[in-house]
Amino acid sequence: MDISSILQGGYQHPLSRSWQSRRQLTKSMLMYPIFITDDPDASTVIATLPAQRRWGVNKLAEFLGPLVKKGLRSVILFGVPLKCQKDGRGTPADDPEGPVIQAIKKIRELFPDIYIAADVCLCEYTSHGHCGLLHDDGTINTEPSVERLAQVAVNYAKAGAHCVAPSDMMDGRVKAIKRGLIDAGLGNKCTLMSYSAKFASSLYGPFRDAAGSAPSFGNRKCYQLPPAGKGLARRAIQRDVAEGADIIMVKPALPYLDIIADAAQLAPDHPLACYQVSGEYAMVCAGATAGVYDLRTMAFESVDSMIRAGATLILSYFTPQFLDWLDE
Ligand SMILES: NCc1[nH]cc(CCC(=O)O)c1CC(=O)O
Ligand SMILES: [Zn+2]
Ligand SMILES: [Zn+2]
Repeated sequence: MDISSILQGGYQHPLSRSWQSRRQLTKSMLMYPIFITDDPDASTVIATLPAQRRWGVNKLAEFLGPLVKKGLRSVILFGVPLKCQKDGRGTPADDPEGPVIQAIKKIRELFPDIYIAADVCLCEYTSHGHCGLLHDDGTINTEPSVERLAQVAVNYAKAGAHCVAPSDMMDGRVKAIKRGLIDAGLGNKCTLMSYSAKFASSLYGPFRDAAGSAPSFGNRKCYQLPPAGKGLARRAIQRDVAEGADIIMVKPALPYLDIIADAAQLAPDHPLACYQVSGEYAMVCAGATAGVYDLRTMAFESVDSMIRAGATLILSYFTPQFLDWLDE
């Protein structure tokens, strides 16, 4: 055998195998998406999202306490209002008594070291279930949408969110939110993480169940990106960098690894997040249940691919399990 043929000498041992990865998953790279509802005592199973629940603010201590002990560093909050009156402009989104603002305050008080991101969108709070405000003909009315989203983001930041993360996909919202934060004196206190390349994916189904945020008519194809739209995704990433995003996100993750790699090249000086979304999580779980693979091995394989593509921050429903697995 020729000298130049031999690779296997370099990865015979588990430790030498680990040296073959440029970067590995660590606990601080994980951000855990959690659902907060407006029944303060809720702990409700979500049928399509294995092992995840909708939590009420009174349950946050018992839910998050054990995870914080295991090394949880950050969460991203999604509000699920079940009791309130939804309307055309998503008024409940920043209700001071609503689930998101209450949860921000509660988590800051209970766990002062936890980094709190708040998802910013209107679909969970609008009567029509779309992510922005609409014209009479049902199309997106961009200007007032962006204004309203900025207002919501600023109110989350005022309540104590360390990060606001717009997932609505309205044009111009990053700039408007950044301006709003600066004008509120919070420009240097709150991170803006933009869902920059968010695709109109089939993989959001369990989330929409969990959050009750499916649109009541139509779909989101006029604001979320077309799955084959690589060029649009690249433009969206560059646009959001120019508009002042502090963190760029790609969503979903596993079917969009090329976009993660593009983002790493287009925004090399920004943290790069990817969201292993509800449908990806459910798929990985379902495959394991069907005996296709071992859950833990597949979960690591999926996030290793995201890290290899360039992600530095991973939003994942597997976070509680990774906290255990990383200790083993
Ligand atoms: N703006 C809503 C929103 N924010 C995060 C997700 C998806 C997250 C997931 O599937 O885990 C969605 C779904 C959607 O756009 O319909
Ligand atoms: Zn939305
Ligand atoms: Zn959202």
